[in-house]
Amino acid sequence: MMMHTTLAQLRALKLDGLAAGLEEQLAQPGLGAMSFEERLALLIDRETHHRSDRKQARLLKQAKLKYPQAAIEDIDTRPARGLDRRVVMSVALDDWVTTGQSILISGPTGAGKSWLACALAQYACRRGYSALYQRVPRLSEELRIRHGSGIFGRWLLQLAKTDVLVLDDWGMGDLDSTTRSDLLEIIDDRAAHRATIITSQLPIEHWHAWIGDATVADAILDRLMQRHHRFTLTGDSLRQIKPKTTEKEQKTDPT
Ligand SMILES: Nc1ncnc2c1ncn2[C@@H]1O[C@H](COP(=O)(O)OP(=O)(O)OP(=O)(O)O)[C@@H](O)[C@H]1O
Repeated sequence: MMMHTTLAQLRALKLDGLAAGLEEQLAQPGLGAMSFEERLALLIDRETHHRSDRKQARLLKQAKLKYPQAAIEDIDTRPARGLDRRVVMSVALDDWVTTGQSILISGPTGAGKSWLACALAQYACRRGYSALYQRVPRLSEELRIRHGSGIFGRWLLQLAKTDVLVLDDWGMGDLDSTTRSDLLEIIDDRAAHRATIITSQLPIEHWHAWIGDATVADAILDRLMQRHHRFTLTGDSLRQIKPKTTEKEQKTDPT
């Protein structure tokens, strides 16, 4: 009965990890062999992990990644893709987030640019950083709505605090002058202290022309290039590649 009250109190205090750990300890027959300090250390450890898992889940949900399941551990580095696993891993494990670096990913359609961007952002979330995925072709519409409803400033502030911003499909369609200057605001707020990942079918050498206004283009690209990593993906679209058949499927396939 006493434990029942204690468990309810722990849950009311939102110490769910500790409560679950305590329940597990009570169900273990060998409990008496452990000292009070050992049991307490295990309970605190359980609560710490529970909080970190909850934080990760919240960060991932808020990131709204196109491919939330993309994980750097699963990156396909077949030679035709132009990706070196060691380089990807060294970037992912490096301090690119805290030092506000840019990761610029280019390559043809279906090469896996968005997937790679999401995998890097997902890993950042797993390390406790916040992220947000945004498709650039949708940006002008979203900016128009935010300007219209008077929340643009607040949104900009929120964006500036986000550790990793993924700008997907950069270089598609035309940029109007409002979006162009808003993009400069967004990138200027991040320069040198918040990380940005950009994916584009357009080779980086063409970005200046796509932005259109030479002064704004210089300003945006100068900020993005300050400290950056480039990945140039190659090969056929992964959308056309059939999933590998399993050994069992091959054996049972009558053709
Ligand atoms: N490493 C990977 N492992 C598993 N699937 C992948 C991987 N990379 C890409 N894919 C799959 O390949 C397809 C295309 O990937 P993605 O959307 O990232 O391409 P893209 O280069 O961004 O294309 P586009 O330029 O047309 O937007 C998706 O279905 C994605 O799930």
